[in-house]
Amino acid sequence: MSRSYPPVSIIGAPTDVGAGHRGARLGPEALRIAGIAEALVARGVDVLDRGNLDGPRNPWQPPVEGYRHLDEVVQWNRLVMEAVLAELRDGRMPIMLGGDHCLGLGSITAVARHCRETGKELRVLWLDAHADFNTSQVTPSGNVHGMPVACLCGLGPRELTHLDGEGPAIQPSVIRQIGIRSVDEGEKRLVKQHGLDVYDMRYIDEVGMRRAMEEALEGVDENTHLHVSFDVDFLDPSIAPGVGTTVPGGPNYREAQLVMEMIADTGRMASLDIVELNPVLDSHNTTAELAVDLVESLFGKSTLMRD
Ligand SMILES: NC(=[NH2+])NCCC[C@H](N)C(=O)O
Ligand SMILES: [Mn+2]
Repeated sequence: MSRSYPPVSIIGAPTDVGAGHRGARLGPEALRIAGIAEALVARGVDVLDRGNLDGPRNPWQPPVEGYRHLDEVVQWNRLVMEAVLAELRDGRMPIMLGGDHCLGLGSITAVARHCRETGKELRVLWLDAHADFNTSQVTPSGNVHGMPVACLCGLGPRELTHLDGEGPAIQPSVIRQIGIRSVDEGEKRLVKQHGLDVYDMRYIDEVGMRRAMEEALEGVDENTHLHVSFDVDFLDPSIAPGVGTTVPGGPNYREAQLVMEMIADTGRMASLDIVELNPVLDSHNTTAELAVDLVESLFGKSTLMRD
């Protein structure tokens, strides 16, 4: 089955200011070297690589009042927000290559705004080992890559919760988190309080990935803008070692491929972030290559014979 896709713009955001390890700043290049653009072109997608955004360097400082590098995080997210919004307004599908997951804030703030402007219903699929719902009060690390979901929902410093000057980008009800298996103590309380829809690994073990994904995608229709936030640490570390915060017990290759195929089947993916790839911790770029392979599935490469 072949489907036509909107033109894609690749945006590199080479930073690790939100992470606890340095190296995610190299993610965009590693994904390019793994052939992300060529893979999309081979699937019939029209691709423009916009190059990399140019933000502040990583000062590598300890947390201040519960946040590491807050100013730099704000600056990078502004750049990402503007770049992503420009592509969406131009009728293109942005693929943001991180960079650490703090950048999901800028990207999804732009996507949410675009949905408000165009009357689309937003659904965010957050593929991750972590809930990324920490605040400065409960974070064990001060790393802002553990906070973007909370900030998007209005919990956090004003510079981040009002990144576009308008107020919190989304309600928790637009998010579905898949693959979750590491949530900090205080973070767990917040996740429950705010009613996030979490498909954790225990649930996936019990009902299977297929049913979990059917539930996560329920209600997606012609008017839905589906945003995929793909944190590479979603994957089991045995197949994806090149990330800063590995957690064992994640989806295997086939489960991950099924996730991507089921997203592709909806035909509604309209923006994508690939974050947390850390080439310094990878082995011969295999994690980047795996990520590219899964992106092919997101763009309709199917293992289904019966179509
Ligand atoms: N996007 C990520 N890799 N997040 C990891 C967060 C780890 C931990 N929960 C923290 O807040 O420090
Ligand atoms: Mn994450």
